[in-house]
Amino acid sequence: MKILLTGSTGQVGYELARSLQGLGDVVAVDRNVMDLSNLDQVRDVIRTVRPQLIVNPAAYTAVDKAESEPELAYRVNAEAPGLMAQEAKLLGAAMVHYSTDYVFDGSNPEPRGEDDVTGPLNVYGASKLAGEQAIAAAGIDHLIFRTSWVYGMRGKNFLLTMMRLASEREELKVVADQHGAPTWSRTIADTTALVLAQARQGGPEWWGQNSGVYHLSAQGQTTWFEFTQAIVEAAGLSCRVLPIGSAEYPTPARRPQYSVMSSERLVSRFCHLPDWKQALHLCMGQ
Ligand SMILES: NC(=O)C1=CN([C@@H]2O[C@H](COP(=O)(O)OP(=O)(O)OC[C@H]3O[C@@H](n4cnc5c(N)ncnc54)[C@H](OP(=O)(O)O)[C@@H]3O)[C@@H](O)[C@H]2O)C=CC1
Ligand SMILES: Cc1cn([C@H]2C[C@H](O)[C@@H](COP(=O)(O)OP(=O)(O)O[C@H]3O[C@@H](C)C(=O)[C@@H](O)[C@H]3O)O2)c(=O)[nH]c1=O
Ligand SMILES: [Mg+2]
Repeated sequence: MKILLTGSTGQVGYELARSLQGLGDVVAVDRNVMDLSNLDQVRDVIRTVRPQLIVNPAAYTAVDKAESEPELAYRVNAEAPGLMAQEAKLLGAAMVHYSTDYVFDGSNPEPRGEDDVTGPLNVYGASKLAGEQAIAAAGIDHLIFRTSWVYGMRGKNFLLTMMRLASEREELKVVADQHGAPTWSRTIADTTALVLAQARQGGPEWWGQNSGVYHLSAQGQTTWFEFTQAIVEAAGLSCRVLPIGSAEYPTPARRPQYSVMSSERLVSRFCHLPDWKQALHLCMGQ
């Protein structure tokens, strides 16, 4: 199987480049080869590569910056994935795509299911939701994995930011009123590969039965404040971590207060997902 993998320089894309190896011939492209803000280039690359599967972890992920660059965020997160899906349809290919807990408004403190009502609070979340809808509308075989609070030992993420800040400062103030599930980039990639291996085993009916949206986050829940405490402790750093309210940490983009997602659909159909703290310790080499 020929697999076109985008965003191979990103957190999830980097891990996918390894995890997908056993599944087929992976053609990994980065921004230099396929810039998602250039729709003609997206079409040309797909028509040249002619994949049987497109795996698209590339995205505009700068949540605050998106507020002042909505057009670019929508082009990369919605129009480009929509075009990929249309091209996949012409090729008879399937598509794997990633989305976010920020499609939810976070107003009630109950884990969200895949069919629960969405209501993004910021441009990033809205652009990601539009991407999901564009893929679903194309009517192709697809998997959309909504994940959350992605971290890993490389790339730009909250874990590395907090390790740096905690080593520079004596005290960190971190919001304690936003709840979610930090998810290791490797968990996302390995789970994707496992599900795709099941798809391969499942034969022609598999996609018809299993296409759709799945929540793919580590189990359990926490806050950015508690996540930071766990990071600082696991790293053996001595920085004090203090809880604050979101109002004390103003940002251009609004963020949901409670965006925990239930991964029950994925777990019951496909495979186990680790607890967020266990995965954090594994990631940090403990
Ligand atoms: N990061 C997070 O906390 C979360 C992410 N997600 C979703 O998971 C998926 C993977 O995210 P993650 O790996 O963490 O993201 P990263 O920010 O780590 O990586 C994003 C990737 O997209 C690429 N990219 C951005 N803009 C373009 C463009 N115009 N053309 C081509 N490539 C581009 C980046 O390339 P370059 O290196 O050149 O910038 C990079 O490879 C995304 O769909 C994201 O929305 C969901 C929940 C949480
Ligand atoms: C650096 C820092 C951040 N914060 C707050 C700001 C914010 O409310 C919260 C999270 O910070 P960040 O801006 O790093 O996280 P953010 O970019 O909002 O992370 C999101 O990224 C996108 C791509 C997703 O899809 C989401 O699932 C989620 O992971 O922590 C503090 O309270 N203290 C600090 O020192
Ligand atoms: Mg961010």
